[in-house]
Amino acid sequence: MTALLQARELTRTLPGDVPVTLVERVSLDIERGEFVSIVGPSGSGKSSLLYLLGLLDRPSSGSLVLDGQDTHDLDDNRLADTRLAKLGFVFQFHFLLPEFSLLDNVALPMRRLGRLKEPAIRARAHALLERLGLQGHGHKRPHQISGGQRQRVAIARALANEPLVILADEPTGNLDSASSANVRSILRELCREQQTTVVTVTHDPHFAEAADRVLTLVDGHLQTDQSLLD
Ligand SMILES: Nc1ncnc2c1ncn2[C@@H]1O[C@H](COP(=O)(O)OP(=O)(O)OP(=O)(O)O)[C@@H](O)[C@H]1O
Repeated sequence: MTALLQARELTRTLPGDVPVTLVERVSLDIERGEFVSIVGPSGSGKSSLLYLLGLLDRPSSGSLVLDGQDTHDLDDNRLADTRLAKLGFVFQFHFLLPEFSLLDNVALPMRRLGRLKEPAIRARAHALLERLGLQGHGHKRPHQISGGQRQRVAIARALANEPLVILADEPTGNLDSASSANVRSILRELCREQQTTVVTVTHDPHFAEAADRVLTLVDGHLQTDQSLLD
């Protein structure tokens, strides 16, 4: 079976008088339903690799195939459509829209994708908030809930269009330890129960312990690719 994400010799170099190489010749396959944790020292290129895998940045060379589609062939609009339909993102900062209700924040990606009608969108947004333990909060604004709750809304939003992959960059970087454990177990469950692939970049050692696989980056190179499954 073909892997969901296939990276071959991915390299990202920032041009300039002194070019800076962020990621160098990284090759890896990520399968459906895998929970992958990318670790490594600060500045080793973890976020840069996640941005490439999440189609938020384009490689300088190398190839990336997502769900059988060579992403090199996609222009910027189709790349954005692919991100919206197939990928979900969770960042260290929640990036919820402050003037929107939690329900509307979760509904936004569905409205943009335009596959569902409004009643179905609202019903799904309600169901996602409930699933993330936020039933009864849909009418609130982001500033009216806690940081841990905001991050759960961000996860609900990331799930809105039933993504194949959730990419999370330091998703617990701003949270206390109890909220971190909660977010970690939610992502872990999603992966187990729904076969959603989860790729996280994290300094949190608990994430690596919970992962199926740990990728270690050093100076932009994939140093180790370790499966933690039996
Ligand atoms: N736009 C940029 N211009 C110049 N250098 C950059 C730029 N973006 C990233 N870098 C550098 O590239 C390297 C990789 O950055 P990246 O953020 O991917 O690392 P990281 O492993 O995620 O770091 P951290 O753990 O600190 O978040 C770092 O040395 C960083 O300073």
